[in-house]
Amino acid sequence: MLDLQQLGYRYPGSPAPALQDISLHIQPGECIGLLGSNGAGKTTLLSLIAGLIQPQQGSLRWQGHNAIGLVPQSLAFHARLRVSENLQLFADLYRLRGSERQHQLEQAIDAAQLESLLKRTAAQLSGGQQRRLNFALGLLQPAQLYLLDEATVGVDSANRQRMLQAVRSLADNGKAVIYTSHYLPEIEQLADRVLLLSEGRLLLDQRLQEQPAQQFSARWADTIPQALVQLCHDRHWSCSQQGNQLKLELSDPQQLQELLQLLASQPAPVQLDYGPASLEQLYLHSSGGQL
Ligand SMILES: Nc1ncnc2c1ncn2[C@@H]1O[C@H](COP(=O)(O)OP(=O)(O)OP(=O)(O)O)[C@@H](O)[C@H]1O
Repeated sequence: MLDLQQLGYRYPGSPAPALQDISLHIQPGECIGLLGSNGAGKTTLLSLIAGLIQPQQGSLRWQGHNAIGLVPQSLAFHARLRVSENLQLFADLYRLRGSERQHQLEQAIDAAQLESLLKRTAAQLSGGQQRRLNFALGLLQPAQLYLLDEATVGVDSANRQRMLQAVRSLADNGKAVIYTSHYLPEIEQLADRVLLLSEGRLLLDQRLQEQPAQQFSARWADTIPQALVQLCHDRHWSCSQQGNQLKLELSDPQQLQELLQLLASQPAPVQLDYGPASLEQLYLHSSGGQL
């Protein structure tokens, strides 16, 4: 759908590039979480994709139609107009007509839960309600790719869940989504692929289902059974011990089988966890501890 090849961008007068050497391919139906600390280049990347700024290096190629729905980080609506008037204005802007117009309006109002706010002017809305209006206006546009820049900042958790559901269903209906947030659980819930930017470079591009490592962790009431420590040592598995807790990264199902076999003959742990490494662990590991 969209190919970025060695994209680079430096703001005029800025000493360092905001983005360099960014290559990626975006496919229909992908929900991509875009992570990075403040100033990492997330908004710049979305602006390049949206065509708001032009790349100075590299190329950006669309296959097919390049219709984009944008939910910008800075609120973009008319403060003096009512919520309903803003929605109608943007529907005009996107040239929506007839049943498509009706459908898009209903969906956007529902996704942002705006029914009870339609008559208020945008200026009269709270911060979180304004964020929801901003979200609805971006979703209103029929598009192949949606770019959402910190779309849920300041929104309460019930409304945020509704918004995340709406974003997820865009991807489930074959639209591509790029979603930035500093809130990792949100990305973990939503995204099937994660990009991590650091100082303008793409540090990580990972599908979440393909995370290779599984995290095994067990804690005992008194001490870690020596036989277990010995097994890790003999097999050269890298494990870490903290007090009565043992943590291991497993890359092979066979390892888990061996571990469990041994565990069955040892004192039972008081706590046992096994599962994919969390996004937070992955993020901390890739970014060298920067959140
Ligand atoms: N209009 C501008 N003029 C000059 N430099 C800019 C401009 N906008 C952004 N930058 C710089 O480009 C770099 C990337 O900024 P960008 O806004 O893309 O980061 P971000 O990852 O979106 O950050 P945040 O999480 O704070 O929103 C930063 O160093 C920033 O200072």
